Amino acid sequence: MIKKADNIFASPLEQMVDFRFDERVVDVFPDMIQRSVPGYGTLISNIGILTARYAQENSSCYDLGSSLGAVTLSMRQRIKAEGCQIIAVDNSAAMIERAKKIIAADNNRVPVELRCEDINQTLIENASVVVMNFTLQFIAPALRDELIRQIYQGLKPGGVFILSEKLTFDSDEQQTFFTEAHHDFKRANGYSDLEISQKRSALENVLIPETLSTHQHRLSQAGFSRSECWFQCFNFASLIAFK
Ligand SMILES: C[S@@+](CC[C@H](N)C(=O)[O-])C[C@H]1O[C@@H](n2cnc3c(N)ncnc32)[C@H](O)[C@@H]1O
Ligand SMILES: O=C(O)C(=O)C[C@]1(C(=O)O)C=C[C@@H](O)C=C1
Repeated sequence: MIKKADNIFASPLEQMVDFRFDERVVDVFPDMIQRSVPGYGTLISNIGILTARYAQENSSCYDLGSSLGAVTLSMRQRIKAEGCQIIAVDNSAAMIERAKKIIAADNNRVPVELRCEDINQTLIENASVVVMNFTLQFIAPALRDELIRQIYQGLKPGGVFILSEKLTFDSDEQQTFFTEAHHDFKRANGYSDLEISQKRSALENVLIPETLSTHQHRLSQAGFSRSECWFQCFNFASLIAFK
């Protein structure tokens, strides 16, 4: 598949509208996420490696906020346990339509079910691995505790939850350092200052990041016995929580 370049925020926009995962974003998404999230490729491949370790026989692996299915494909490639299925969920019809074609073109024995639904409505059951790769940050903060509780309830003993998020920081010093480093990363990947600032405004009311300790506290309140931050690059991190 040809990777189209993201230039959505390249020209001055007369009116700033909230960021949405619509057709235009779908068209450029692989390029956008690769150039915007430091370590994205490393995260995707290592989520597959972690899944291989924790996927249990005859269980389900969930990819919540699956976009074009990058996590799903990585899990699918690595799962060795017999009788596993992957359930990928996204509430953007445009994402799901495109993901269907991508998954269909991938030859693999592990069945994948793609669902267009709000992950707040998804029944998590018989799960050994649940992944949210940069999706909780788009869920209304008031709904986050309940969603994480539902994930915990739906996991089998020995199951894991992998949570990747953009982070915010308590001290101004840290916040400035990580934000500037992230913007340098974007500039190095060819984004202009205008693109960086317009995308930042478009995400302002939509992507609400939290601190690492807020995430860890929520995981422990939901019942997870332990969580580890297994990856961080600048203000992007990934946690694994154990049931
Ligand atoms: C940053 S993208 C996720 C990237 C993807 N996990 C990956 O690794 O390539 C966030 C995704 O979450 C989806 N999303 C946001 N809110 C959602 C909700 N309430 N229910 C289902 N999907 C949601 C968006 O449509 C979008 O595709
Ligand atoms: O571009 C940014 O600043 C981001 O925060 C990156 C981010 C994300 O973390 O989800 C935001 C929206 C796009 O879907 C891809 C990546």
